[in-house]
Amino acid sequence: MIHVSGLVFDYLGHRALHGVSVDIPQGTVTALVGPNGAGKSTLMRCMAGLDTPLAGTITVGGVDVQEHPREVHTKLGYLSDFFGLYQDLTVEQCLHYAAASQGIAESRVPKRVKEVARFLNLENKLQSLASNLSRGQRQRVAIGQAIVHMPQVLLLDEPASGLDPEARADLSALFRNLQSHGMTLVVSSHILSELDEYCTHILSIRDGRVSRFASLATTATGSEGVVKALVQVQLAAPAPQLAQALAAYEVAHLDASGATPTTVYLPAGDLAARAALLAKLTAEGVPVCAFQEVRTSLQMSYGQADSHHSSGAAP
Ligand SMILES: Nc1ncnc2c1ncn2[C@@H]1O[C@H](COP(=O)(O)OP(=O)(O)OP(=O)(O)O)[C@@H](O)[C@H]1O
Repeated sequence: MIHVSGLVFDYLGHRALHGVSVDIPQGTVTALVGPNGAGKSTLMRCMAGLDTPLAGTITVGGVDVQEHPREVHTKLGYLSDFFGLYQDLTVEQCLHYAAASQGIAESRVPKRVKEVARFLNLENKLQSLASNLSRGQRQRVAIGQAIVHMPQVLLLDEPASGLDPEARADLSALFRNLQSHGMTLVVSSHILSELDEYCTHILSIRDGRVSRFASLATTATGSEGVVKALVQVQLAAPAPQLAQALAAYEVAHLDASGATPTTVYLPAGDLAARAALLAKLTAEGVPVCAFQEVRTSLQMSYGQADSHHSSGAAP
């Protein structure tokens, strides 16, 4: 969905990105991580078409960001690490303004503003001035502005900074919800445990270079090009009916005795498919005692990126 190739970006006298290349698949949530000054914000700004690289290309949904920035902006939402809201506007006016500036027809704007406010749980704040909102509410309005035109891609630079644990949890739930609607998200943060809750991929940047891009789920790409995640099913007791219950599924490992977990491939990020599988197993009387996606923790994956980095730096 986002294709970056050989991206080089220079600030005056300083090279921030040294030939970054990465392919971010549709429907994924990528944690963009790396130390301060690694180049994360610069990469996001280039993806959003706000900064012009010295060399390389970026396409979003097949459209070249530099050649057709306006077309890309219809497909993309971006939340900067230092976003601003117009303090004298109400939440409704902020969302209305964003919708209008994204070219949504005036007649459709009020409906869309209501939908976004409902989605972000801001309905009872529509008449509040932006200046009177809490940090978490302001963050939600800013995200609302970024998604008002229903983009396919959402880039969020440090969206959770300054939020309390409850607001962070709300934000995690929101990101999972956006992903379940098919959106592709790239989220930068320094808090790995928080990204771990909802990210499917890690993109680690160090000194302006990609040190790791990997899926956190144990995935495979099927013949139709669909990225699949591996789901582990643990039985509490033997289940002779298991093979029959899974007849319509792509099974990686089947053990009806329950001695080892059975593993099944499902479309990555498709929570409905996961729920349907669990419902099917339960309906067939399969005694499921644990059911989860097989994944590597972000911390572990980031550690691997670090060890690659140190081994790469060794003489
Ligand atoms: N406007 C600028 N002018 C000159 N250099 C800049 C500018 N903005 C960033 N840089 C430099 O480019 C490099 C990458 O910065 P960038 O903001 O992309 O890093 P980052 O990974 O987002 O960092 P952080 O985690 O601290 O937000 C850094 O070395 C930074 O000092």
